[in-house]
Amino acid sequence: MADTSTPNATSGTWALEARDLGKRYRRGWALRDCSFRIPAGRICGLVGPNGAGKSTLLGLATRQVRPSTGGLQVFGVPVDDPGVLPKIAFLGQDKPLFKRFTVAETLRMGAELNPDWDAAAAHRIVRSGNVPMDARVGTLSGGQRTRLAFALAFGKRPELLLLDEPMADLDPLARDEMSTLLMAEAVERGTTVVMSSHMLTELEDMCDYLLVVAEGRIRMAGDADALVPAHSLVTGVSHDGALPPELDHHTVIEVRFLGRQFHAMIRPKGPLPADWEIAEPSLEEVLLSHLRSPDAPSLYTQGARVDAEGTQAA
Ligand SMILES: Nc1ncnc2c1ncn2[C@@H]1O[C@H](COP(=O)(O)OP(=O)(O)OP(=O)(O)O)[C@@H](O)[C@H]1O
Repeated sequence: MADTSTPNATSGTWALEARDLGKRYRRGWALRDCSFRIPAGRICGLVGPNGAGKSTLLGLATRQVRPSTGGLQVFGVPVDDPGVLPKIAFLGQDKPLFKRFTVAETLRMGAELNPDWDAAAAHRIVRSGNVPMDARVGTLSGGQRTRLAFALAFGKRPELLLLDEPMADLDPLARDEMSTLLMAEAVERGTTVVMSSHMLTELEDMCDYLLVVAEGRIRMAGDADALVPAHSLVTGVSHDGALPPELDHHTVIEVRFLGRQFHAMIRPKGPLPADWEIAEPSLEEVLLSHLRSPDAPSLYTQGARVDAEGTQAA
């Protein structure tokens, strides 16, 4: 299992650390009792069904949303400290760009607003997509606008880049291009990325850390390399349509019946019966079964947990 108990050596701290974080709207809790850590330098996938609380969490990390309970630290500093803002960049689904500006004017604006502006990186991102510098933003395609928004975000040289389904409007080719670009830029600079997405294969390809949210609570947090092997897919014979009592010894995430057989996603707590078929699931299979079972017990890898009680460690 990868060691997630110590943060990235270069930064010496956690990129994000939430303690009892909660947000309550008039209709109820959007996010509740969230305690977790994301180490610096990782690419973290934020996963959950519609309405799970992902955008709320990103809103709290970008100070667009004020917490009702608890708090959040960014690189060891409370999120409302003025020193935090220059360290983070946010990119959501709607890219707030000035339509009348040209691409060149947009990049110039980025340079003027950000003291540490990396003009070379911003221009590289735009040029690699053949986006014309003299084109007005309003005339760009969705993919070109997304590329320009990425250039603005990376040009800021953030230590933490927060992305809320930023590639949702892109065709598969453009998605692939943007995710390659994102990974290359993030790896080169050691940028921590937290990215919400509904595209599980994309998350599997890009992310080495995961935060799974359902019904406003953290369901899984930690190193993908540790979370996935904590699960097994087991198949066995069900007698009279009942679950075998041996399943009670393990944490069952999801069970499905097919004819006389049962298929279960479990977290084994000990040896499994010899007559069960056992397979290691993919990340996508683990995520899908958690998305279908929002009440499954939560699971944290060692370093991802912050004073969380009543949870299991991978
Ligand atoms: N400004 C708001 N006022 C009231 N309720 C809100 C507000 N923003 C979000 N909510 C509610 O909080 C809950 C979580 O919403 P949120 O947008 O964080 O979910 P999400 O996981 O990002 O969903 P999706 O995948 O659909 O984007 C939902 O029930 C939503 O209706």
